[in-house]
Amino acid sequence: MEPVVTPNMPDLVRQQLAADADPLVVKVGTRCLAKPDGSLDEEQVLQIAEQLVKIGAGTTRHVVLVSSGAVGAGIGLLKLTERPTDLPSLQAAAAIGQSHLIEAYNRAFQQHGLLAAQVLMTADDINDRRRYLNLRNAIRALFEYGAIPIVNENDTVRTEELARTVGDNDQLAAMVTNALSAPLLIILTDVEGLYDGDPADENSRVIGMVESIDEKTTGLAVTGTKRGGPILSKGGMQSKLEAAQIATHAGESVILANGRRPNVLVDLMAGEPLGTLIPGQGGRVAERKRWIGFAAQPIGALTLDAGAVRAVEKKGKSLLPIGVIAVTGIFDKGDLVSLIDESGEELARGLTNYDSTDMTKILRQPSEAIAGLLGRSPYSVAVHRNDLALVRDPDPS
Ligand SMILES: Nc1ncnc2c1ncn2[C@@H]1O[C@H](COP(=O)(O)OP(=O)(O)O)[C@@H](O)[C@H]1O
Ligand SMILES: N[C@@H](CCC(=O)OP(=O)(O)O)C(=O)O
Repeated sequence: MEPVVTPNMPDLVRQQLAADADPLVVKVGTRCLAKPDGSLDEEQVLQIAEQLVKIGAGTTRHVVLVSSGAVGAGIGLLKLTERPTDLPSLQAAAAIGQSHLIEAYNRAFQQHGLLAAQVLMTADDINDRRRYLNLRNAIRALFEYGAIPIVNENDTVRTEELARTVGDNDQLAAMVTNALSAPLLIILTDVEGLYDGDPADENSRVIGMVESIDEKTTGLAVTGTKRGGPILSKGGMQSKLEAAQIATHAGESVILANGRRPNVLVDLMAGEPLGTLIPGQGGRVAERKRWIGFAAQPIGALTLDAGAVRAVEKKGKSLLPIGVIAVTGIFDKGDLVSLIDESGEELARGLTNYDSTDMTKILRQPSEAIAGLLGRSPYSVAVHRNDLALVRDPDPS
């Protein structure tokens, strides 16, 4: 089997990546910001802010900071002995912790004459294209003012039971990276990067570069690491790899590194081979297709026969109704749907030209039959190529 482990990249490549990293997105995990008792490690906040200033945040480089730590800080302030499990208590802890967290960042950036800006987001802000674009514009306006956007999920209004949560801040950071077409996302946690085993084992080694994330890579994320479970944090290494997939599929690069290592951001921006680099896959994906493929959530699915899968995935064609063999879910015209193959694997996402009722009537039918079946034929294709984004790694065969 091909090894996923490769030696560190030449520094020149890292240096180029760092030089191109404008805007730069930096995500800081709870483990990087919390003291063992959960309380906010203000010294860490100062360190992160100082490094961001050193690498040009707010002056010569546009930087977005995605910061976790609200729930952890809230737990610390409330002196709770463990992370609450029910949603209202978690939301309350987040609300208490977030104000403390942003105050700490404000104080830290003010020392350097810079303004911090709180940006709280929910999944709906990403799903709805207008809100998504507005958010992007607001962040760009903050750049113009030389302020540092500090993003976190708006935990207090999220409704996990309705599955309208972003997931965690790793994924949120990847979505922000894609929305801004930021060439580099740095994810900081409390370990040096992705290890080839449990980071608590002394034989485990940091992987310098992961060429592309496959099952073998995701299999490296240990859930029951001997370092202790995620008491304050949420994502874990698995979610960092999922986030890296979102960003690298859009063509942006990701580095996983240790936020507690002194000067880590400064050193990374000097091209030092720290942490794990996951380079962008293929060319950079067009902005609209990033939203279709990796930001918004599909609300239904179309199953494609093998010919349609080939046409969409290999030949760059639109999806015709004749290649659709099943419709799942209830959706309207213009909604985002998953395109799945007969084994149920998702290969693409796209905006449908027909609602689920009409799609059910025209599936497996040639486009010329649409008028007879529906009494009108506004579109010959089910999903147009321009409204479609591929989401899985192409099969090399
Ligand atoms: N293969 C691995 N390599 C590195 N870290 C791993 C691996 N598997 C699991 N982990 C765990 O992932 C943790 C980081 O994820 P997480 O708890 O979400 O941190 P954060 O709160 O900083 O986002 C590390 O502390 C480490 O224990
Ligand atoms: N919004 C939550 C972050 C949850 C989360 O993703 O945590 P982490 O895995 O530490 O990045 C908070 O601020 O505590």
